[in-house]
Amino acid sequence: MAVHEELPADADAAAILQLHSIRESIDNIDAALIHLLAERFKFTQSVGRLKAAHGLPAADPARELMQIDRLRGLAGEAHLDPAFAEKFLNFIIAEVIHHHVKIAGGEPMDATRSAGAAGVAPNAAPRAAS
Ligand SMILES: O=C(O)C(=O)C[C@]1(C(=O)O)C=C[C@@H](O)C=C1
Repeated sequence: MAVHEELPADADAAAILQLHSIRESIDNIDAALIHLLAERFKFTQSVGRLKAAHGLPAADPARELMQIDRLRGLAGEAHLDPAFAEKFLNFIIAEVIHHHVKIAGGEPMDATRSAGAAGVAPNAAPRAAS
């Protein structure tokens, strides 16, 4: 799919060069995020198989609360909005729980549950922090 940039023809050449250079770093970071997520999902698939084999529940809300607390702290230190970090983690965990339930051969979870990741629809796009 060939998609072309939409930049004004009369844009400052130095600014465009700088934009391209910054975008290279953004692209590298996006690629790293995809690889990190792929690795995380490999591990959580193992957890899902382990849980299914031993009849353990797909979701562990206490573990989720600890992760949220930890990641909110890390986010604050890194000057990232802790609320966004929490939403992002909940979005990922909701997808993981969805996988766990599928591995265990169960029905999809009730996405209307309000607490933690179980209340996040796994296939909905996360909203950016405002
Ligand atoms: O640690 C677990 O028990 C997992 O299943 C992994 C994980 C996660 O993605 O971090 C997912 C679901 C649980 O509710 C808690 C954590």
